Amino acid sequence: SYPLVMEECSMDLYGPTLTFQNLCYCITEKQGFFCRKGHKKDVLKDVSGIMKPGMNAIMGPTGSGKTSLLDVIAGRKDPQGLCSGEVLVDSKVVTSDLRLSSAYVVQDDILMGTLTVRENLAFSVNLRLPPDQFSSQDKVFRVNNVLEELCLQDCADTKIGTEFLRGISGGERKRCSIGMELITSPSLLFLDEPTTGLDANTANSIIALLQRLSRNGKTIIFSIHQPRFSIFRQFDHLTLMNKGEIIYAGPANQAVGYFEDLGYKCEVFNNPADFFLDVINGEIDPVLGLPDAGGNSAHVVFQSSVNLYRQSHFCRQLTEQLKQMKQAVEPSVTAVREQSSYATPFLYQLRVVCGRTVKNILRNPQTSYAQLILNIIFAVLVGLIYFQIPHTLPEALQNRIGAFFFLIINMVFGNLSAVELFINERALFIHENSSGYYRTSVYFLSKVFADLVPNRIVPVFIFSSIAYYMMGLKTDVEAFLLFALTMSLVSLSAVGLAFLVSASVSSFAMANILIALPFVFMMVFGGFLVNLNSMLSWMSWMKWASIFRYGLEAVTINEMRGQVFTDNYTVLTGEMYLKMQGIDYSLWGFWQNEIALLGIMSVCMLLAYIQLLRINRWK
Ligand SMILES: Nc1ncnc2c1ncn2[C@@H]1O[C@H](COP(=O)(O)OP(=O)(O)OP(=O)(O)O)[C@@H](O)[C@H]1O
Repeated sequence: SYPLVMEECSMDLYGPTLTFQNLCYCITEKQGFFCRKGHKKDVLKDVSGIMKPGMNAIMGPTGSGKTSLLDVIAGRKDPQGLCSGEVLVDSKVVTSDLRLSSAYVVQDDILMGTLTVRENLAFSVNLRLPPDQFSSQDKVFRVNNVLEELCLQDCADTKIGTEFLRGISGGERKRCSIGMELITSPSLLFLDEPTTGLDANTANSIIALLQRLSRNGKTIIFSIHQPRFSIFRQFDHLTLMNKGEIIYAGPANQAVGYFEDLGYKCEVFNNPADFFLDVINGEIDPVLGLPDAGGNSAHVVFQSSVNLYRQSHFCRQLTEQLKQMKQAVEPSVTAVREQSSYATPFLYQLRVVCGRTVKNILRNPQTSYAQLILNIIFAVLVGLIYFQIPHTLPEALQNRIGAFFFLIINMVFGNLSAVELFINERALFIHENSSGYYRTSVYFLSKVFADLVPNRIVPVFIFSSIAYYMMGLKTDVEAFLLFALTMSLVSLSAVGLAFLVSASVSSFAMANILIALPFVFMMVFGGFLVNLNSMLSWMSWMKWASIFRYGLEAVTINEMRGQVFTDNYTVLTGEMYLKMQGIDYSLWGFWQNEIALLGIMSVCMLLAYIQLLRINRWK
């Protein structure tokens, strides 16, 4: 039978020890769209363990709860689902400081595709090490060190790659993802299925790398799916899970012996990892017969394995160790969830994140080019249709108002592309924000500034210049500047609304539906398609939220004031026309429209920021 002393090769290494006791985690599965209550599903059932410095693997069939266990102990899973149990690191309740000194490598590599491997690593090191303690040289040294350690020198200056741009290979991506976390030298590293989707050799080299790191005193905890033997033999500690319960937790090299003592025979050439799964799935019959099982159907085997593990000396010893450790817990430390703190100050983060966003736009300039070209084509088109509008009635009025309506439609609908802003990089933002790279406000400001200047303000100004002079509107510079300002504010308010939608949903389809609806309503209540005074009173309030109405009124006042239009018999001043339309053409009458547009933009931006803060970061 197995030895009584649970000596693991990593016992004498110095590094953090993670313990978890009686973890029960359940999720509520909602049934149907309107159903508020759903049935509860136990994902983890009374799970306890100790993870020491070294290689700690969590294995089990799919759906057994490996990732859930990893997420709960790494503090990534929604704490609302935690029914009982606690996680301690070195007998202390996990706080934000501990969270900063640990790192989590997610399963699907989340990296900025337009940046090179080196730039991605530099981004991580710049944001996650305090600038007052680490000089630029230190950071460059760390990046080079990680590149060397992960054998990434050959592709260090190659871009990661996007769906349109072929970049580095899958194995290199995975190593880069690990490098993003290793760069801060965390003593506690969590990895979710680090070998999934990789070829055998790459998988082997990644596990060998992790093992090398673990020998330097790091506690490496990872979930893994059926590793081959050369990988399995590098594990120090193994946790085998099935249906949310532990069926073995102990030294990896004693696991085969444990199951053989229960009567299961592992063939000479069989891979232990395959053997465990066969045992769990009830595909191997026990040679001796299970001590307390009446048959070997999968359910009976599962129940028996759980019970047998609970009765084993591994479990008893674990309970004993946990009891001793619990007595050492500092009584003053209470389990409060702290706000995550950041390694770098706000302005420093803003500089680094803005730098990356600008680099990303410069390397992926299609959207900016398309926006600019679209605006130029549209300006020339409007200019040709309404070329040099005369001052004779009735064309003078009809063409001017028609042109303004056309321009404002273009300003509003031409900015639909802004809905992609927060949807595109949602996964990247969630990962980086919850890993403590930067504050939500920093990300929001960097995205907004980097989008507004090249994609909105510059194209609108070019658009206004071309259209204004081709249409032959008022010739003085002040009128042109006020026209350009109004166009920019109309555009920015529409962009604000698009940002709000973008921050609120995670799919383009949903965003398109949500953005089209208010735009169409605003157009109807713009004052051009329907006389607002004749509208049903209970609907008329909508005109106060119409970007079209404010924009249309502002450009009309700006153009009509001081103009004289004539036909053979009549003379009509711009002011008379404005009065007939019920438009207040005083100075305040003009500026109140600009202020309203500014207000719509600010409120939408603020709500977009609040929506970003509300995004669920839990797994
Ligand atoms: N947030 C959640 N919402 C719904 N179900 C969940 C959630 N988290 C976990 N589960 C359920 O808990 C069970 C365990 O999931 P988990 O992802 O931990 O399994 P796993 O062992 O990692 O599986 P795999 O190897 O396939 O990734 C699954 O049945 C899963 O559907």
